[in-house]
Amino acid sequence: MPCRLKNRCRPLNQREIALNSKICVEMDSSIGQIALHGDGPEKLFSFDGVYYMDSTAEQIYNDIIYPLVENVIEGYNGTVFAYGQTGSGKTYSMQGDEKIPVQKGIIPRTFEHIFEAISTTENTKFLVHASYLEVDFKGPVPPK
Ligand SMILES: Nc1ncnc2c1ncn2[C@@H]1O[C@H](COP(=O)(O)OP(=O)(O)OP(=O)(O)O)[C@@H](O)[C@H]1O
Repeated sequence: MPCRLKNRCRPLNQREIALNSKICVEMDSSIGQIALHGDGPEKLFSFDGVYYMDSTAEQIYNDIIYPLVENVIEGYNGTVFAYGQTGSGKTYSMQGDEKIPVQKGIIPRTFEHIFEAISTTENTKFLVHASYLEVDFKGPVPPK
């Protein structure tokens, strides 16, 4: 199965706003590129797709996860792996914000998708297993 690497940028949080932090990334979704503006020269990073801070969980599901789940329903393997530093939005993307329907995350949308497919498919027996694992790395505590 092909592996696709996508990048999602989250909005500034309250702490970052209070610190008067500046947004230092630009995204060009037409070529899947991120430009990082720091103190030094601009750095460019390429991905199979990029999603800026105005992206919705609905858009991400339809673009990335929907075709993967369709393949799983056909019997192929599929994996969604959320990777990123602490506070970067992994849980938000996977679980979403229940209060905002358009921001309902990947996990509840996947369950709905799978069980909808099962309920409308005739003459096929499905076996569904569910487990949930969060890898939490506690690195060295930085000096004060
Ligand atoms: N796309 C987004 N839009 C709005 N808020 C977001 C978005 N992504 C993340 N957030 C907010 O940013 C904060 C950190 O996100 P989240 O908890 O998902 O990070 P995480 O990568 O799972 O962190 P950790 O590795 O520490 O568990 C949360 O308050 C979350 O609601």
